[in-house]
Amino acid sequence: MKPTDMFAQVGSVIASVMFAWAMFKQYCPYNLQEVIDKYSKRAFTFIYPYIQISFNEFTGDRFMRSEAYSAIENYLGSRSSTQAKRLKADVVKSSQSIILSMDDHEEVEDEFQGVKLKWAAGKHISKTQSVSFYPVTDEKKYYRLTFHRRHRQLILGDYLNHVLKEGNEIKVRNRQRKLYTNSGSYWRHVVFQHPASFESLAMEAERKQEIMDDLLVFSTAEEFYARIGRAWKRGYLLFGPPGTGKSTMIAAMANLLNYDIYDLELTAVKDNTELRKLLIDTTSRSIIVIEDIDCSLDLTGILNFVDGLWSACKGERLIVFTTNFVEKLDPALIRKGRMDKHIELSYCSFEAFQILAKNYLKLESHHLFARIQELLGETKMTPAEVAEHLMPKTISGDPTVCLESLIGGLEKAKVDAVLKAEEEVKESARLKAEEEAKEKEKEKEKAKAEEEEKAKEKDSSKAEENAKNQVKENGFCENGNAELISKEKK
Ligand SMILES: Nc1ncnc2c1ncn2[C@@H]1O[C@H](COP(=O)(O)OP(=O)(O)OP(=O)(O)O)[C@@H](O)[C@H]1O
Ligand SMILES: [Mg+2]
Repeated sequence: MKPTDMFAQVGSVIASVMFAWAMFKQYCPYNLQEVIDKYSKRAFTFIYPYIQISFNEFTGDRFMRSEAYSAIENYLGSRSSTQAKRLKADVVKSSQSIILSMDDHEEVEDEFQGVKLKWAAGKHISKTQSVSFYPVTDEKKYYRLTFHRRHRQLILGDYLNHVLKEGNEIKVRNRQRKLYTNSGSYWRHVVFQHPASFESLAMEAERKQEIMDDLLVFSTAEEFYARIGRAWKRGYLLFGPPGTGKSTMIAAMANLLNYDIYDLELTAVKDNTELRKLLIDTTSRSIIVIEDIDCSLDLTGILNFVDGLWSACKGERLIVFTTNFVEKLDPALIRKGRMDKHIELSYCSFEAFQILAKNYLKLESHHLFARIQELLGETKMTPAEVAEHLMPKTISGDPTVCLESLIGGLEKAKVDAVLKAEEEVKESARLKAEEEAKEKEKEKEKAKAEEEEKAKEKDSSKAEENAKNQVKENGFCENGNAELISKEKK
């Protein structure tokens, strides 16, 4: 048979089948059609061993985007970019990164515990044309998962949970983070884009690692906290002199965990009700920051507020307090359970300086490092001051100029410290001398007063004596007069 004849025959068979199908649809009773449909589907599933699940983009009447759909979209993102031939791109994080997803009618494969499954993207074109207040889209997108029916248990249980969890985590990683500040009883936010990281934080490596581990363990310990019946919260107290990196560390914490920051200005909060409202409005995966607690409120006020804070916000939260004067705080306030981890940020050590030199000058070593190490051992300088010396000083960016500037600064700080110490000694000697002089003066005055008292006493006893004598003399006179009068009467 010639190929042209064969095509003609196939064509006529198809046309006949289609005609028969159209006639069947037209004239066969609806009930019979349903029965045939049902049994044909059963027969199909009997010979077709795969199960399909569709996840539609929109659910419900109000065009709510399905959370499962967007989680799957995120989950499939990386797989799509390596497997699919046609991809869709979207821009997130203020135009800084591109997120890829597979285009319609593309398929990607996935594997879970040795089981292979297939995801396909598709869309239904809706034929209904309704007039609605809400904008109507005719396209209804979906993802379809196909897997062998013998894996039903595994896929419907563990696998789908895994997809949703990972998808949501990717979503959180890709989201634009926010920095909130309170104004009245509302939060206002701006995009949070702080470049601080633990890597660039000038601090001893061991302590840094300990803090990072603590944070990471906390952020993944949901089950643990649920099991021991504790709210999933952790309080940190960062203390140290100004410019030692407390605020920088908070930004590094937020970047490490991908959390939002709520910067709570307590002095702007009117009352407890307002505070509670603000706290309830914070979202999970966030850090609530209260800076300079020593100057915000009186301590009993803070104590009540901290306990309220713990109970008012639910979900995963870090609460970070900062202060320049830890010794001013009531020990009851900073006890574990309220502020679980205390972190001291202090003056710049040589190890911290090396990190700054690496960040600012791209220097691992330099002949001036030895002198700097010596000076840092002898004097105190905050990382903020050290960093200021390491800022570019010349267009050529010569690091020696910066290091010399730092050495100059450290030497000056050392001299200043000596002068200050001398000044302090002098001042305290002066104060002591003043105190002693005052004491002497007081003693003198006291002695004088005592003398005066004595003199007064003496005078008064003398006066008393005189008075007595007088009385005696007068008494004699009066008696004499009485005698004279009685003599005259006689
Ligand atoms: N440990 C550090 N590592 C890296 N940079 C630091 C460090 N400490 C301070 N700096 C630099 O100094 C600047 C000021 O630091 P930061 O604002 O974090 O200090 P602070 O401890 O919060 O001070 P304050 O008590 O005044 O609020 C930062 O912008 C940062 O560049
Ligand atoms: Mg600060």
